[in-house]
Amino acid sequence: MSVLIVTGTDTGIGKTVFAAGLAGALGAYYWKPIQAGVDPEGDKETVAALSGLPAARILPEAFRLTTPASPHLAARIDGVAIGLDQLALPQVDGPLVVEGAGGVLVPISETLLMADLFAHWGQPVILCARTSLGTINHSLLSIEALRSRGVRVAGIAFIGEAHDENERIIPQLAGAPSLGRLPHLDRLDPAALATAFAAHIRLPEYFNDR
Ligand SMILES: Nc1ncnc2c1ncn2[C@@H]1O[C@H](COP(=O)(O)OP(=O)(O)OP(=O)(O)O)[C@@H](O)[C@H]1O
Ligand SMILES: C[C@H](N)[C@H](N)CCCCCC(=O)O
Ligand SMILES: [Mg+2]
Repeated sequence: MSVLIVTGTDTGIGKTVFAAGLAGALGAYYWKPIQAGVDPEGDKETVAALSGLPAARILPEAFRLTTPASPHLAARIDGVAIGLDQLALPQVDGPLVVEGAGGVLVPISETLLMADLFAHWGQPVILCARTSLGTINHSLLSIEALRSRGVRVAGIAFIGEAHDENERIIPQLAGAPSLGRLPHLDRLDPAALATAFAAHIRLPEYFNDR
């Protein structure tokens, strides 16, 4: 089974939209292990609506927490304890796209961060990064934090308006490939996302073979 983890430099950066495009393009399964905040919907409902994938490809969360907050806090509010034991990767008969919650150093408990979970799984990560001012620092910090835990950065996916210099310097300094840039889409539906994803995102060959 092949797994790609989608993370980001921050919450609200566009991970879910990118993951929907990626899972749709690969015909993959999608899993959001820890959902914090479900009003008006969780990320798996968004992916179900945007990816064009059949419902069976959208897996249930391991934790579906009510509060839109850091997972460690949302879990405490709901009276549950998040641990690695409950976060085994689902076994599926195809590629699996996994979306993190927030950025890479977001806590899921008093002692575990999202990046620790990625390291535990031992699977490659795609970092979603905005293109606008401030992204160089956030992107390089995120990549450093991932690598310091032994997590492989398979690529950087930019999201937003074109910024040639940021899109050049971040992959160069990080020594990680750019997968391209998903522009802001005025209309978000499965056809528009699939078209934009195919036009703007370059998936390395090995992604398709995975
Ligand atoms: N390429 C895009 N075009 C248009 N809107 C977008 C795009 N990417 C993200 N958005 C919008 O930006 C908002 C945040 O995006 P998204 O939910 O994908 O972020 P996220 O990184 O998954 O956040 P979270 O940390 O909550 O999982 C959403 O309203 C989404 O529809
Ligand atoms: C609520 C939000 N949409 C995500 N589900 C969780 C984001 C956690 C961010 C924590 C932080 O970095 O301060
Ligand atoms: Mg999301």
